[in-house]
Amino acid sequence: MMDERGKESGVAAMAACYQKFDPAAYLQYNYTPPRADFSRKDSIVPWKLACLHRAFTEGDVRGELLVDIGSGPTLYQVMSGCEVFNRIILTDFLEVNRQELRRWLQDEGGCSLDWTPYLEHVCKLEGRRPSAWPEKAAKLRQVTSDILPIDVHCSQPLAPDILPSAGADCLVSSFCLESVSPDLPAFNRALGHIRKLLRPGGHLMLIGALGESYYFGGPGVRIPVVPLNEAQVCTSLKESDYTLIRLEVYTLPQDMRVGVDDVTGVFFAKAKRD
Ligand SMILES: Nc1ncnc2c1ncn2[C@@H]1O[C@@H](CSCCNC[C@@H]2Cc3ccc([N+](=O)[O-])cc3CN2)[C@@H](O)[C@H]1O
Repeated sequence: MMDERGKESGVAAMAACYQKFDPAAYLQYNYTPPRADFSRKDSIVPWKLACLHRAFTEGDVRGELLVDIGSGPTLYQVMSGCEVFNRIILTDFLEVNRQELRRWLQDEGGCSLDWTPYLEHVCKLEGRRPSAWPEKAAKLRQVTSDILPIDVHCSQPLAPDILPSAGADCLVSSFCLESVSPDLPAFNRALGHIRKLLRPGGHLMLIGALGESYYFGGPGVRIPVVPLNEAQVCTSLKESDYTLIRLEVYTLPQDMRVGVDDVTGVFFAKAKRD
């Protein structure tokens, strides 16, 4: 049984791993072809964008505020949500990632990745011309109000008074919780911590890795991951008092296994806080 000291040392060790995280390398590993190949139906990123588009636009998700938990240096996870919510808060544990996000949002150049193909693809999913991507970029910049520090291992992951007293109307979190937790109990505790940021009746859109035990967050930066399977994801959501609406799973084809991790699948869960 892990005692308080054991919990803290595991979390501290994870935080130490992240000190060498390299946003540019991470984006290169995971958000360029083949994993982000918009000409391939079986590429991972188009699958994730389709899951997010459906989940945000099928009519049951509404409100003012969407919070992205552990944004990392990526924006794809809020490109559908920015058409549904008037306010988005992006969050991450590392300043280097918050800086990467800020560079794109302030449109000051120097971004590590060109998000245009992503914006074009989401425009197509919305039945718009891909050439409408500048309007989508402007919308995302307009609704994103803050880029804030977060620690999902804290019982209060965000600074006090950031959120309305009832909580956010929707949370999205992509590849974060399993990659920052030293073990499954810590993963489950983190799910519980972020649940408190969500209002009753609000939705959680959770994307994560299946079967992953490590990934590279930069050259030689090997970061341990809690290996999850579908059944565990369902159990963890249930034990954290979410109601699962839908779980979708993507299995990586061989050529998507590019040596930057040992992930075997990706899950997309749409859930609700009762
Ligand atoms: N305590 C903390 N609280 C909140 N966030 C924290 C904390 N510690 C670190 N962070 C923050 O969380 C991190 C989020 S990036 C985590 C990467 N996850 C694994 C990676 C992702 C990936 C992507 C795509 C595909 N695919 O198949 O296409 C597979 C995979 C599997 N490998 C990072 O931003 C860190 O800065």
